[in-house]
Amino acid sequence: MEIRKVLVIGAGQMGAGIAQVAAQAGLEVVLNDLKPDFLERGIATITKNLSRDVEKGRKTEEEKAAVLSRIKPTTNMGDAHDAQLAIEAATENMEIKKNIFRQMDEVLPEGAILATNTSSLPITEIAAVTSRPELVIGMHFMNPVPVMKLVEIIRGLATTDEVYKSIEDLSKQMGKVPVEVNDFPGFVSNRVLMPMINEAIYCVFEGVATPEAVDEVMKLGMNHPMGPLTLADFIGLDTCLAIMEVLYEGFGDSKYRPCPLLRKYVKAGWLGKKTGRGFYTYS
Ligand SMILES: CC(=O)CC(=O)SCCNC(=O)CCNC(=O)[C@H](O)C(C)(C)COP(=O)(O)OP(=O)(O)OC[C@H]1O[C@@H](n2cnc3c(N)ncnc32)[C@H](O)[C@@H]1OP(=O)(O)O
Ligand SMILES: NC(=O)C1=CN([C@@H]2O[C@H](COP(=O)(O)OP(=O)(O)OC[C@H]3O[C@@H](n4cnc5c(N)ncnc54)[C@H](OP(=O)(O)O)[C@@H]3O)[C@@H](O)[C@H]2O)C=CC1
Repeated sequence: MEIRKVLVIGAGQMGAGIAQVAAQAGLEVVLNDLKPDFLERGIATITKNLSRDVEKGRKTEEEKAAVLSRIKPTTNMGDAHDAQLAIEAATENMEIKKNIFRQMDEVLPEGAILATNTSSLPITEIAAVTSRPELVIGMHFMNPVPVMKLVEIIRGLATTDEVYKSIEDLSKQMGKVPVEVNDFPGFVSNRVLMPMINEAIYCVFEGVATPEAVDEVMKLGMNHPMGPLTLADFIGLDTCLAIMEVLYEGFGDSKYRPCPLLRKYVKAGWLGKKTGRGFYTYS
């Protein structure tokens, strides 16, 4: 099946990025969020990224306008009634995702693929709330989406080979490198990354070092492009905590217990860059 029109749910940092790369790949995009101001924020981010591409000579003004014209922001999911694919990128919470998948299952036509950009939640459990689990798949982009090459693709128990192949081909069409992994908590990316970030938070919590010192060690000592606490702020501390909870519950192993300082920051509303404060402050 040729994918020409895609519904993207959630216009946050991931949804906006996914909408941008899908439109750049020539797809018609319906971008859905709960409130018009979230949609406006998402479109503003995409416009800023495209303007940077024009300034750097990577795109013309006409190409920028063409990409933007392919993205339709809407609070009405029904606008995607004729889409061949949906990619859900809402908050990392199982109940929210299940509700969205129930709705998408009603709105999208028979045969349409339902993908989730979840960082850690079981694809099989999400698929089970739909009438088409064989058409449900994990399509996990990395942040920032326009820059990062990887898409981790995760099959649910019932996902067909044909659906896998469609998503693999589409990832390549979007300029990404797909890697297949199995459906286990956190997949590969966050099973490896998030315990490192959690451990970095423990270093601050236990007074081993300041956030700045922890980040310098990992940047200068291990050649990481960002220190783990800067990266945690960039991902969003709510998302980091949600992923640690999934690992902790999913494996039942105490090595995945979320650091109390991470919980405290999330309770305080210090969610990182997106709220202006996390381990660092942002203007
Ligand atoms: C949680 C999950 O489930 C999975 C995840 O996504 S985990 C997070 C994975 N991501 C990472 O680990 C990112 C680690 N950080 C990096 O790779 C780099 O710091 C970075 C690419 C974000 C920025 O790179 P940098 O060299 O430090 O800064 P900078 O020179 O400003 O940016 C490099 C390029 O990326 C672009 N860029 C940076 N941030 C961007 C953003 N948020 N959106 C779009 N483009 C961005 C810049 O425009 C720049 O491109 P050009 O110079 O070609 O125009
Ligand atoms: N941050 C990251 O680095 C990465 C995140 N992910 C995953 O991507 C997903 C989104 O994360 P991210 O973009 O960072 O999160 P954000 O908080 O930036 O964005 C989530 C967006 O989804 C909206 N939303 C929540 N519920 C619904 C709903 N029912 N219908 C439509 N929109 C809804 C939110 O609105 P509101 O603000 O009202 O809640 C918000 O605008 C998560 O599953 C996350 O785990 C994957 C890879 C990397």
